[in-house]
Amino acid sequence: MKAVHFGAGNIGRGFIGHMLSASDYDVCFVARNPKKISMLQQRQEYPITLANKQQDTTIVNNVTAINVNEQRRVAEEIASADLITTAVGVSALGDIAEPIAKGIYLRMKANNYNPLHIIACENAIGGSTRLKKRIYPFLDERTRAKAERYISFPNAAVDRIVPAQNHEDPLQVTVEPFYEWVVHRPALLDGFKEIHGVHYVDSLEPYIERKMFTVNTGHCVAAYLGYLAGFRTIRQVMSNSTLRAKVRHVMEETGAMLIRKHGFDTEKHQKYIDTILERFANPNLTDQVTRVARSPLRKLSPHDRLVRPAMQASEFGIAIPHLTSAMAAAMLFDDKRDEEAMKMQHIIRENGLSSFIHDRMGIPEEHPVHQQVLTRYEELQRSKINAVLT
Ligand SMILES: NC(=O)C1=CN([C@@H]2O[C@H](COP(=O)(O)OP(=O)(O)OC[C@H]3O[C@@H](n4cnc5c(N)ncnc54)[C@H](O)[C@@H]3O)[C@@H](O)[C@H]2O)C=CC1
Ligand SMILES: O=P(O)(O)OC[C@H]1O[C@](O)(CO)[C@@H](O)[C@@H]1O
Repeated sequence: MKAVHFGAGNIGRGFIGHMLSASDYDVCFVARNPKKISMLQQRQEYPITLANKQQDTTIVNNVTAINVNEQRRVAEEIASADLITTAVGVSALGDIAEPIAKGIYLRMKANNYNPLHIIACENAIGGSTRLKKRIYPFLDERTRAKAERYISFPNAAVDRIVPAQNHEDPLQVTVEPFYEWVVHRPALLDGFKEIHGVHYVDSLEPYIERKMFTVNTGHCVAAYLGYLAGFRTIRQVMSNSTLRAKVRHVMEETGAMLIRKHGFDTEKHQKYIDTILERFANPNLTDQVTRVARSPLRKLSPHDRLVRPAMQASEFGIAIPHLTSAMAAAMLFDDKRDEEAMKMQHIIRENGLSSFIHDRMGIPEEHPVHQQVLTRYEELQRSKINAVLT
């Protein structure tokens, strides 16, 4: 069976490529970095190291790569693939839509009616559905009708912390031992080759919301608070008891919403939070605050890890003082190397806070969360480090 994976980055190599190869898929990465592409073509394998005490290392094999700009080759790979996965970043899904559409066209022209599954492995709710919406405009009506029958886009949740890499071997990737990949089972077509270790579920929403609004919310909160307090790594943030408690409080606020909405067992959810705090604090993993905080406009958008749980909690009447503080901290993220951070600061300067909260975060002025975020922003801005560390 053949899998085509877009994005040979941290999650691509450190999680998805590994899982697919271990399930006997031949994996072809569609990538951008010429050096990595040529190394993958030559070696057809790479090492993956677990961030545990022993630094256990295994070899991922049966892999190769092609350049995303080689349009004909990419289309040919898609035309004969059984599975397409992506880990390019949700904002880049639009960039890979046309190459995928060209492959689908070629596939249908060649009368290949074997089932094809396309799974976006991004930090987003409904990532595969979003990708489908980007691909379809590039298909003619006939190909689209065939795609509706033979191609499915199961949504998924992926969870594994894979920081930026710093190895002599550019292909080597260090990953945390924990992983969870959940796929929406009803979207699977007959003939799908199961991926070992994936959890197939009938209803994805509780899983993706639990993951996004606990792991991703907590992680970015650690990053935004840590940034204001002057820390460099997530491990340093988690070693500070005040900040660790603040991260926990935010996860407890989103947790109260998740328990209410999805009926999770309170005790089990508390344990889930504890496990995640331990994962963030992993002494064998070095993860930069700026990586986890990256792209604040996306992270503050209406359906992402901060605003969406805040609005849902508010609907249930759950108080969210820590979450609104964290949202304010995110709005103060001003790392010069982060394009979105710079754009956000420009928008706030030009249009003002209130309009940013309304236009970019989708929180109407009359909504109580709007005022809470404003107030917390002003407090934090007055005394950045003091307000964060007390
Ligand atoms: N790193 C992590 O811990 C986790 C990341 N994710 C998600 O996985 C996705 C990827 O994240 P990372 O691997 O951390 O980022 P990354 O930056 O390491 O990898 C992204 C890769 O996609 C490639 N890419 C971008 N546009 C492309 C295009 N048009 N064609 C081909 N390749 C393209 C980049 O060159 C890069 O190698 C994101 O959506 C992220 O939210 C999800 C869970 C955990
Ligand atoms: O990839 P994003 O959405 O920018 O989030 C930053 C990082 O924090 C995490 O969400 C938490 O593990 C990772 O999945 C991710 O790489």
